[in-house]
Amino acid sequence: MNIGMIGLGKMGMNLVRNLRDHEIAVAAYDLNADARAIVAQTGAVAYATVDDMIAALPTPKIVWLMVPAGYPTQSCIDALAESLSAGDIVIDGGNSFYRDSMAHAQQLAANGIHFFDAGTSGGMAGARHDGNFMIGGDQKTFAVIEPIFQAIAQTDGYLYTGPAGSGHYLKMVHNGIEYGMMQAIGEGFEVLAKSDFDYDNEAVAKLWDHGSVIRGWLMALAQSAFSDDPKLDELKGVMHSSGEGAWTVEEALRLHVPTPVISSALMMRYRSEEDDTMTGKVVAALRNQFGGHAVDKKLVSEG
Ligand SMILES: NC(=O)C1=CN([C@@H]2O[C@H](COP(=O)(O)OP(=O)(O)OC[C@H]3O[C@@H](n4cnc5c(N)ncnc54)[C@H](O)[C@@H]3O)[C@@H](O)[C@H]2O)C=CC1
Ligand SMILES: O=C(CO)[C@H](O)[C@H](O)COP(=O)(O)O
Repeated sequence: MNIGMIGLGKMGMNLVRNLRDHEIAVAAYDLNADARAIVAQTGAVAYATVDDMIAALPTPKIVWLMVPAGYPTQSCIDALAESLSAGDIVIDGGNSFYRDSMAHAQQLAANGIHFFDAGTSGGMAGARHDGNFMIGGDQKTFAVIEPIFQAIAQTDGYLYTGPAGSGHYLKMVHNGIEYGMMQAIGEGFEVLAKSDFDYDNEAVAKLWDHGSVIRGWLMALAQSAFSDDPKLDELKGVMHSSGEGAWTVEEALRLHVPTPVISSALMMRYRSEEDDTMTGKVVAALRNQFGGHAVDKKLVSEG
C-alpha cells in the first residue's frame, strides 16, 4: 500500500514513521524544506511539490492531510481537487471543523474523489505508535483504506463513524471532554498547592495513576511534567486553545445541551491568556461605587 502524506510536523512526521514501521510506502510533502529532508530519513520519499508527490502514487491515489485546520487544509483540498482523479481518496487527519469537512467531501465528490475525515487522538505518541482514529466518509470505500488503520491504530483504536463530518464531529466532542478533564486535574493540583500540606506533585500523580478512579494517560503525563519541573515553576499558566473546545461549546449551545464543565474549561483558557480583565475592573469599580469597597490600584510603574 502507498500513501501520500501532506504535512510533516509533530503529527505527520510521526504518522509517517508509524506507516513505515508497517511497511506502507509513503510519498511525502511539506511546505518546509527541512521537514522534507528529515522525512527522507524514515524511508519515505519526499517531493518538492504536491504534484510531484501525487504523480508518484499508484491508482487509486490515497493522500493523507496532516496540516493545521482552516486555510492550510482548505488550500490543500483545493489543490487536490484539481490534481486528483475520480476514485482517488483524501483523508484529513487534522483537527478540521466538522462542517468544513462536510464541505470538503462535497467539493471533492464533484470530481469523483472520496473524502474521509479521520479525527486523530493520542497526540504525538499515538501518531508514532498505536494511534486512535475516528473516521467518517463513504462506508463502501472505507474498505479500501481500512488496512491503513488496522496497521497504525492500536487494537480497537479506530472506528468508522458514519458519513463525512462524523469523524471530526466525534473528535471535536472528544477534545471538549479533554478540556474538561484537564481543567479538573489542574484545579485539583492547585488546591493541593495552596493547602496546608506539602505534597510531592510527581508522587501524587504517580499514585493516582496506579489503581485510583482517576488513573489514566493524562495523569501519567502529569507525572512526567512534574518529574521535569516539580512545581511547574518554569511555566506560565497560559492555556492556549486551537478551536475544538469552542466548537464543542457552540454545538452544545445549538443543541441546547448544558455543558458547564467544558464551557467553564474553555472560559478558563481564554481568561488565562489575559493578564488583567475589563470584567475584573468593572466589578471592582461597581463594588467600590455602591459599597465603598476597597479596590487594588495599579502602581504608576504598571502604567
Ligand atoms: N499536535 C497534536 O497533539 C495533534 C494535532 N492534530 C492536528 O493535526 C494537524 C497537524 O498538527 P501538528 O503536526 O501538531 O502541527 P505542526 O504545526 O507541527 O505541523 C504542521 C505541518 O504542516 C505543514 N504545512 C502547513 N501548511 C501546509 C501546506 N499548505 N502544504 C504542506 N504542508 C503544510 C507545516 O509546514 C508543518 O510542518 C492539525 O490539524 C492539528 O490540529 C490532531 C491530533 C493531535
Ligand atoms: O487534538 C489534540 C489532542 O487530542 C491536539 O493536541 C489539540 O491541539 C488539542 O486541542 P487544543 O489545542 O485546543 O488544546
